[in-house]
Amino acid sequence: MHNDTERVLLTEQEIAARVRQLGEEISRDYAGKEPLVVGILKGAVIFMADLVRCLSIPVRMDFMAVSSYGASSQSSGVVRILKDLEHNIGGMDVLLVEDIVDTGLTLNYLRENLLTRGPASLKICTLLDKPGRRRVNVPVDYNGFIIPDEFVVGYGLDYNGRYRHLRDIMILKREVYTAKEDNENCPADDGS
Ligand SMILES: O=P(O)(O)OC[C@H]1O[C@H](OP(=O)(O)OP(=O)(O)O)[C@H](O)[C@@H]1O
Ligand code: HPA
Ligand SMILES: [Mg+2]
Repeated sequence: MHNDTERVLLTEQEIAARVRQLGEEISRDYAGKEPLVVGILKGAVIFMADLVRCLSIPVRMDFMAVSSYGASSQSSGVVRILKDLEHNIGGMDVLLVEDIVDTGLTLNYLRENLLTRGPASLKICTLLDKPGRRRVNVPVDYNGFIIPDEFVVGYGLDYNGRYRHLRDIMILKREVYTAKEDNENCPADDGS
């Protein structure tokens, strides 16, 4: 276990088993179709890489990059598109793949944005759902795990760009982010 983490929430093995189940369910639902699987960078990249290899249907892949957390454990509330899709999704079956739905602001923004482009269908798959901090409701079609209101890292999830490579999903020690964020919220002591 990493020093900055409190405890393991989901082991590599638990994640792999659930990703396999999700893959089977998605393959059944999309039988006869060839959906465009859209991963949301960077958090979803590891989940998406595992998920598409558990599918028994053909898919195409594309990515969008958005950011709302920056270097914080709190959403800024403003979602920015850093990279858009390369596909024109008009008439396509689109499956959005996310690592986590927390406040719901990111997925809500993406869903509304993608719906204006006229896909044949749009479904959402998230590995983690943290309902305790939801600010806007988003319909999720496939959900891996419901998790408690803790800041988690690993398996693609980061804090300030770190910990994404960890194989398990772990709860980050509060002191790792509170010390830093408390400092940043303090008024500067030089009077400026
Ligand atoms: O439901 P929400 O409160 O909006 O939070 C979920 C989003 O926040 C994280 O992304 P982040 O903006 O940190 O970018 P990243 O994927 O590059 O880490 C995470 O990967 C989700 O995309
Ligand atoms: O718990 C989290 N961990 C990492 N990134 C996140 N983005 C929203 N919630 C989280
Ligand atoms: Mg992040």
